[in-house]
Amino acid sequence: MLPGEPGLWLYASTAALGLVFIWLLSKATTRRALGKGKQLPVASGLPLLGHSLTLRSGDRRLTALRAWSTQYDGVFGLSRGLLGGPLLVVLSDPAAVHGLLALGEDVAPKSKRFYGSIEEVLHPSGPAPSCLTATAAAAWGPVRRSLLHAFSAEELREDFLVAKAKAYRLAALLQDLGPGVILDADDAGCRLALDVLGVSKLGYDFEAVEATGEVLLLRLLGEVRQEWEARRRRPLGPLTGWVSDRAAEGGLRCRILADFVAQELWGDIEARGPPPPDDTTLAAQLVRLWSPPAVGAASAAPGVTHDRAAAELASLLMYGMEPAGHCIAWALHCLAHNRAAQDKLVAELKREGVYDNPASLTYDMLPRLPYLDAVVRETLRLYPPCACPATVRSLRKPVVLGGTALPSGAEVWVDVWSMHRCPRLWRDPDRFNPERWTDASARPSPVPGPAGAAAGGKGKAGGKKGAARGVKAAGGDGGDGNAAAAVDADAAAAAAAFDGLSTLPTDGGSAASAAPPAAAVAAALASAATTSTDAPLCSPLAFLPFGVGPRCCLGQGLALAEVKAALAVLVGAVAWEPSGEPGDEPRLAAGLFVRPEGGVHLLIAPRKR
Ligand code: HEM
Repeated sequence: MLPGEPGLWLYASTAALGLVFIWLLSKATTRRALGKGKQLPVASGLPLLGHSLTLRSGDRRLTALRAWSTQYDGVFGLSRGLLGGPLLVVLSDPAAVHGLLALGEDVAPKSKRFYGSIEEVLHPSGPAPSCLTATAAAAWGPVRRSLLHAFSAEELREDFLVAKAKAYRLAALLQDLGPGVILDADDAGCRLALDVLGVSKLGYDFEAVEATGEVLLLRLLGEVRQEWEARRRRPLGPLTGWVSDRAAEGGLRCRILADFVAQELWGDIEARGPPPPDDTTLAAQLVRLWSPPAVGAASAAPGVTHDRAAAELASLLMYGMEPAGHCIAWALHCLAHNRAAQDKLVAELKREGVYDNPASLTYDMLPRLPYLDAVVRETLRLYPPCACPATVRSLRKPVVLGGTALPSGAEVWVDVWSMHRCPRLWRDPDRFNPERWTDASARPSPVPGPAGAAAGGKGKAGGKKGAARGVKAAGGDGGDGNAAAAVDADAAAAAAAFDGLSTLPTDGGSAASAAPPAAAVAAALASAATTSTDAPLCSPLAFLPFGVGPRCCLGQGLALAEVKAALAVLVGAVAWEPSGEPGDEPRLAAGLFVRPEGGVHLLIAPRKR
């Protein structure tokens, strides 16, 4: 150093001052962006491990989240410890949840981390997003708009008949078994849901209801779901696959399912050739997306390839089967343990002539069966199959939700389980009480929900594998605005046809259905009582089994149609009672879906007529 030159200490202190200045500036900017929200409470966890141990285990996670949710009024943070990744924010406050799901993709897209992990098990050969897992609108928008046609009111009318026919088949098998038989209602529900999805949407009868032994595809889907759950429990993720036999075995199952879907199922769909113009089933819409030149339809959605079609099929199988199957099982469980509710449902079926003349039951009759509707809602409230984590978003910007400032970079879980069982929102929240949905005086007026189901054709492929039935054109929507507008215009008609469900978020998948504004939700809820002693009997705005907003469940119309058809037929045909077996009070398993571990074992007895 030359004499007269500033010392090293001067450089160092200038640099340090600069750093302090930048830090203060960034804090000030963040605070401004966070607005006036109060500080996010973060539950205290273990040193280094945070809350990772509690979050790993299924039913313990639901219980813990519910306790924190009560403690922090439905908005709080959790740490996943050193190995865990970004700050985790959990929301069960309805206004905060509606606010989150109404945010655009530039602020709160689906979490790559969470949905990517689903993609890894469904499509192990490499990244291939699906409508469920894609995080950017360019990847899911055109596909969703096209698949919407498979859930039009006309399609649902036929799906209902398929579900009814399959439920009859099951009921006949049960009646043949005679009195005193103990049935695993979860296994039966999943078989039914797989067959309905196969026949009505893919033109492929898996014949799971009729099968006497194990159904390989059901087992495989269960194993792949288990593999996803196991990977979330393994702290070192995929690395474990190299050292653990069990992990390698799980990976193999994922590849077997992916191969079955890509070669057998998709191969069969493709081999049918171009779908007739009036075929709007899921299978036909996927063919149009994947190979438009062959069928002379609209141009392909960008990036849709053979892999993409297979990934799409795999996620539809996974999300289209299990939640609906478990819902049927939980409903039968609740009815078996609430004889008065079961009798009331039978009385409603008798009043409408369905009990004595089951053939008269149609989709258009559903609004005349309000108690059946109430039973389904109450089941979905108590046992939402997609509970938590199921709807997961990443924050790209700081936001204020439910009055609390949430930082950019956080991963946000919507905790539907805690919301559906919150004692401030539901009187006696743990009790199965379908009357809460029929007692009009107990219901606050709902904020208008998103528009209803999709536009489109009729009919579907049906019967045995590959036997396509006549259907009407939807013209594969290659993502152009006109097709999307057509869908929205027809949505209102479809919603009207589903009148009995008008306060459910009935969006069968309108391309960009708006969530009710968070402020309206907050105001509506504030007008209801908010203490556990005078909690409202029912809070429709806090009922979100299918999510809300542009990424809400695409198949909710089908799910409701099939669950209702199944319950009307199965409860009309046989009486359901507790079996007194261990599976009578099923243990909750909460992984990708909330399901009854080990099944739901119920005693059945033919009804005397
Ligand atoms: C009782 C049955 C069902 C329940 C409770 C349910 C629930 C849900 C929920 C909560 C979501 C949102 C997940 C998220 O935010 O990422 C979702 C998404 C989805 N569901 Fe369902 N679902 C059911 C049945 C079905 C059926 C039968 C199908 C199709 C045949 C289906 C297809 C889908 C698809 C494709 C998505 C992704 C939509 C998107 O992100 O754009 N679901 N479901």
